Amino acid sequence: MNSITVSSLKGELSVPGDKSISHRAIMLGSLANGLTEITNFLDGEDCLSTIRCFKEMGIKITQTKDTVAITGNGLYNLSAPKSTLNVGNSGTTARLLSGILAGQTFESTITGDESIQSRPMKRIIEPLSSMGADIASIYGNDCAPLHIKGSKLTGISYQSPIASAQVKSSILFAGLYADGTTSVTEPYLSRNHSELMLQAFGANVKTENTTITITPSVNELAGQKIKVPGDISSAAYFIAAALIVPNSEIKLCNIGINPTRDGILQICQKMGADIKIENQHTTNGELVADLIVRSSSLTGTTIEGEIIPTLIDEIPIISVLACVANGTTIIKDAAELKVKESNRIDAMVKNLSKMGADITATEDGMIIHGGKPLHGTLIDSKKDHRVAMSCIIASLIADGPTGLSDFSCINISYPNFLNDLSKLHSQ
Ligand SMILES: O=C(O)C1=C[C@@H](OP(=O)(O)O)[C@@H](O)[C@H](O)C1
Ligand SMILES: C=C(OP(=O)(O)O)C(=O)O
Repeated sequence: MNSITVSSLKGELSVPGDKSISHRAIMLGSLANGLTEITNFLDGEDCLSTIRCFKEMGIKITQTKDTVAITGNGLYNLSAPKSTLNVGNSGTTARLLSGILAGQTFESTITGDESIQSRPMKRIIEPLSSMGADIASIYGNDCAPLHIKGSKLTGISYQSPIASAQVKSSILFAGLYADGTTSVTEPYLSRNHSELMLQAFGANVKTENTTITITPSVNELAGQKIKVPGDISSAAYFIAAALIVPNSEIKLCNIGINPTRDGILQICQKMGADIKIENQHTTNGELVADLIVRSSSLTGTTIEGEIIPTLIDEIPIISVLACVANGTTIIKDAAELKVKESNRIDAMVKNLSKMGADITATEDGMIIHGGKPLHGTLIDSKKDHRVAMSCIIASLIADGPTGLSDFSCINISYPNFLNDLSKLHSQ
């Protein structure tokens, strides 16, 4: 059992680079011509899985303390992997890479850990197949391992039933190899990092409302210098911690606040949070800023509809905030949480209930009556990094010690999480 007693959080922190942007920088750098240099790359297990897969396909990628350098050979020069491509725990790698592999001239197999082998892949198998891809779930259960035989692809207009950046990006990346134009329309706009980065690398990508269109051109992608903003999904844990631990004031520097990712800020402000946004600027098309967060008295709210994709990975930590807030918080339209690294509705409801919260699972979200005191207990992370880190933040305001099983999963997105947290409460 661990007991972290915290009276306040103070100081300044730069969180590691954004996971979604780090993945895309490796992928597009590998498909571009020439040198791509990435700074503030997220050195977490998921992004290292992406590096490993592209190295397996002959791409030269070198990592030093500050930079990842990729020597790309253009769209058509990946080589056939000698063995199965292992994406580890990373859904983003599995789905985006499938789109790229669909347009190659070789066969490949993708697999991953137990969690990856149970995540839904039909959502990419169907649209990629309608582009002409030869892609199959090896065990016929619509999950990985996937076998992909590179084929000639044709552009499609796809109406996606879900707002998923992984589905959208998989199709757009396949669209780089297709004859003609490919477009994806989403019910709501999901994170647009692929669109912004494709544009930065020179691709012809346009967005109109929630329809994204890619038209391949004779000009191939050109290597770029990419500065990855701090990950708002990682910053979210410290935003929440500073809001709920009394007498806190922290500054989070260089955080990506792309409007397709900033739902956590909007919801916190709606709940009464004192968050100031300073020093806004743009890097490689991505909006970045410093956030100043002070302890605040929070009120419950309703979270639903088009804001959901902009905060989907932050719902576990938002559920912790809702336990502390006065009044009721209702989270709807978030059934996607059930098919992440774990069933995050189930995992958060079970753990927070065990800590004493009044929280109930619904079909597509949760209902939380806030204001009940939280108590330390034994937490089951379900090997899900976001569940683990959210529960560690809840433990800061719980009485008594909290224990956590399998917290090494935090290495997926934030290997230095505990050190960074201790920096803020030892000031
Ligand atoms: O494209 C991405 O980088 C991601 C998209 C989201 O998944 P979905 O596209 O499945 O919603 C998100 O949950 C995941 O952490 C990263
Ligand atoms: C859902 C997540 O990642 P992925 O889908 O890439 O496994 C996440 O990081 O919360």
